[in-house]
Parts: sequence; C-alpha cells; structure tokens
Amino acid sequence: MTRTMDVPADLREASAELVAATRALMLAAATTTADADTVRAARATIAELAETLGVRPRSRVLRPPFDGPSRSRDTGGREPWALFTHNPMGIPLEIHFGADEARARLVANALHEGPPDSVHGGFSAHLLDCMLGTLMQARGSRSLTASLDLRYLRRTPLDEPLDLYSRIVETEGRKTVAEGWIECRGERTVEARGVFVRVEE
Ligand SMILES: CCCCCCCCCCCC(=O)SCCNC(=O)CCNC(=O)[C@H](O)C(C)(C)COP(=O)(O)OP(=O)(O)OC[C@H]1O[C@@H](n2cnc3c(N)ncnc32)[C@H](O)[C@@H]1OP(=O)(O)O
Repeated sequence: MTRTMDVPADLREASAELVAATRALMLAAATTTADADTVRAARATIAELAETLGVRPRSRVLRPPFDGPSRSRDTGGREPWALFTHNPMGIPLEIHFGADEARARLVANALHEGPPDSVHGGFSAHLLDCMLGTLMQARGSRSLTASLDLRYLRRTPLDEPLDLYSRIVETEGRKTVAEGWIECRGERTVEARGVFVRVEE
C-alpha cells in the first residue's frame, strides 16, 4: 500500500489532476459524437499514454490517510473531505461532516446511467456506502460495512443536483447502525440503512 503522504506533494497534486482529467476523458469517450477516424486516433493516443503511465505501476492506488475525514470533521463542516481523489473509478464526492451526520452534493452524469436518464442502482449503493462508511471513519471508527439495506423509492435523475445525507442512528458494542438517503429537489429517491462493525486493523 502506498499512502498519499508517502509521495511528494507535487506528485500527489499532479496525480489528483490526472485522475480528474481521466474522469473527464471517460465521459468524453463514452458520449463522443466525433467521426470514426477521430475516435480511432484518440484510441491510439490513449493507448500510448497508458503505456507511458503504466511503466512500473503500483499494485494499489494511492491511499489517503485514515484520519483525513476526521480532520475534516474537526473543521465543523467548513473544509469538506474529497473522496476518490486518486481513483477515477470512484464517484467523486466532497463530504461535509457534522458531529454525527454528513452531507454532499453531486450531479450524476451519463457514466452513471442505469434506467434511462436515471442513476444505476449499484452506483446509488456505492454513493450511500461511501456516505455512511466515511462518516464512521470521520468519527475515528475503523469499521466495515456488515450489511447495507436499500430502498429505491423512485428514480434518481442524471444531470440534476442530488443531495446526499448520512447520520448515525445508534452504537452498541462493536456495532453501529447508520442511515442515509439521496434527495432530488427535496424528494427522497433512495434510502439506506447500514450496519458497521468495528475491526482491529
Ligand atoms: C481495516 C479498517 C480500516 C477502515 C477504513 C475504512 C475503509 C472504508 C470502508 C468503506 C465501507 C466498505 O466498503 S467496507 C467493505 C465491505 N465490507 C466488508 O468487506 C466486510 C466483510 N465482513 C467482515 O469482514 C466481517 O463479517 C465483519 C468485520 C463485518 C464482522 O466479522 P467479525 O469481526 O468476526 O464480527 P462478528 O463476531 O461476526 O460480529 C460482531 C458483532 O456484530 C454483529 N453483526 C455482524 N454482522 C451484522 C449484520 N449484518 N447485522 C447486524 N449485526 C451484525 C454480530 O452479531 C456481533 O454482535 P455481538 O455478538 O457483538 O452483539
């Protein structure tokens, strides 16, 4: 495992910018209306870049410090915690923490589509697991998701602001129950309830 703090700040910053540009590329590649020659030329350029960047790869992506979310929580919500800065597969979220709750805002795009014009249910689950799990982390708890129950109440639209929330319900021994939901225009579209179990390491 390579932690973000193990690499120089300049490389860390360059890596985050590259990952953001890669996400933009993913969307452009998936939605382009360019002609076939342009698309093939882009493919060749991308293959070349993958070869350049792929020399001596790390086995894992850069891992942010465990206490990042709790340091963000200590600012009382002023400084959000940015998720998946170094991993283009994750949906990037900027999470604002209160003591026992968290919120984030996101506009899902064409890459996240499941039903037409709507967010894929698996991506909603990903988002809510992140909202609940990172809240656990922000409270300093090394916990894993033991269960995550979801209720898909209505479709979650693409290209519109979505508000994501999570909060702690109760803790008993090693077990914490947390809940979260996604709202669009003030209406809940998905609800989640998760059980998190604290682990040693
Ligand atoms: C490295 C960290 C860094 C953490 C860094 C943070 C990383 C971000 C993580 C984001 C969230 C994820 O994606 S996590 C990834 C997805 N989740 C996983 O991979 C977890 C895989 N499952 C496991 O490793 C295990 O099953 C655990 C840790 C969840 C539980 O195993 P265990 O440690 O043996 O504990 P166990 O005795 O079974 O259970 C402890 C207590 O919890 C209760 N319990 C267990 N499961 C449930 C459940 N679904 N619903 C209700 N209660 C449950 C038990 O009854 C018991 O209660 P009692 O008898 O004490 O009353």
